[in-house]
Amino acid sequence: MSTLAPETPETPETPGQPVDVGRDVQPLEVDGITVRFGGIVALDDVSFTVRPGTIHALIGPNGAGKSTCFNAITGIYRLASGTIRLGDTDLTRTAAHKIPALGIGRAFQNLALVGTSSVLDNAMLGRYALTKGGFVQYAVRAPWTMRQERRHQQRAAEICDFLGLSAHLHKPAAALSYGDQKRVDIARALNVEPTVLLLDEPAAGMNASETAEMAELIHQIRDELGISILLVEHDMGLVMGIADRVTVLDFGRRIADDVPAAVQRDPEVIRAYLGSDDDESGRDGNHDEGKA
Ligand SMILES: Nc1ncnc2c1ncn2[C@@H]1O[C@H](COP(=O)(O)OP(=O)(O)OP(=O)(O)O)[C@@H](O)[C@H]1O
Repeated sequence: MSTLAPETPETPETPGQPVDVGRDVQPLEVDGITVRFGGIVALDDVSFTVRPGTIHALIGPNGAGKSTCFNAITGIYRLASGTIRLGDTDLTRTAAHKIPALGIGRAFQNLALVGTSSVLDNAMLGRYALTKGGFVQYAVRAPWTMRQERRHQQRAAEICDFLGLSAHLHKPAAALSYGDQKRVDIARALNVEPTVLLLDEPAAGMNASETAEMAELIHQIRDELGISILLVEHDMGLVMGIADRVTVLDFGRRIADDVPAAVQRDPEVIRAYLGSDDDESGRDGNHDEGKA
């Protein structure tokens, strides 16, 4: 894995702390959001703020509302109430297809890759939100579109290099190991040039050493690129090891929002994860989260 300069100048950083990379990284503010599916309240008046340069984990038992929250932030689901802002921009008033270009990148648990396309072409998928010019300019190969394409390809290759993928650039994505395919999906998300990166279960399906490498990569993305991270992850060892702050959901409600050590001690969080004898929800705990 090599170093990658952010697109703007970097300033000194304090490892493990929010970093200032000299560009305008704004808070992502989720403010009192409610999402309903018919009679199901998937999110009930949920609020939290991802502060610039932090790794913020969003955790909770199965069905707690984590994916719904990601889909609300990326404009896929409509809110019944509440707002989501990136700095001064109200994302809830922005069409879903315009949200990546505002600086929100998203890597998926079920990788959003085209297996037959090269690693570089998959990474380039993230850059189309930043590409100017329409079908006609590209069809006639206008010189400025060709220059733009080269510039984007160069930057996409740099991002792949940063993620340790330079040896695989021209291979079909499907030919890579699962761990490397995860990196390609993160490369696609980083090619949006986000200020906030949403990571959906990046360690799912990984063994302990792959998970440790993923933790290091998440740190590097935050520390070297100054990108804030919103992380959904069931691996509590990973979450408690790298998160600056943790928001806990249960049945669509926020039950905790604090630093990892405080969340781990919180009785309501412990109850949500372990269940209790008087739990009449019918949920049999959740309990693929114990991986540590
Ligand atoms: N498109 C949908 N239509 C109807 N109900 C939905 C839809 N998406 C989510 N839900 C419901 O909303 C609730 C929250 O689901 P969500 O997928 O957000 O939970 P989660 O915390 O991501 O769970 P997991 O950890 O299992 O992925 C659940 O009751 C789920 O069944």
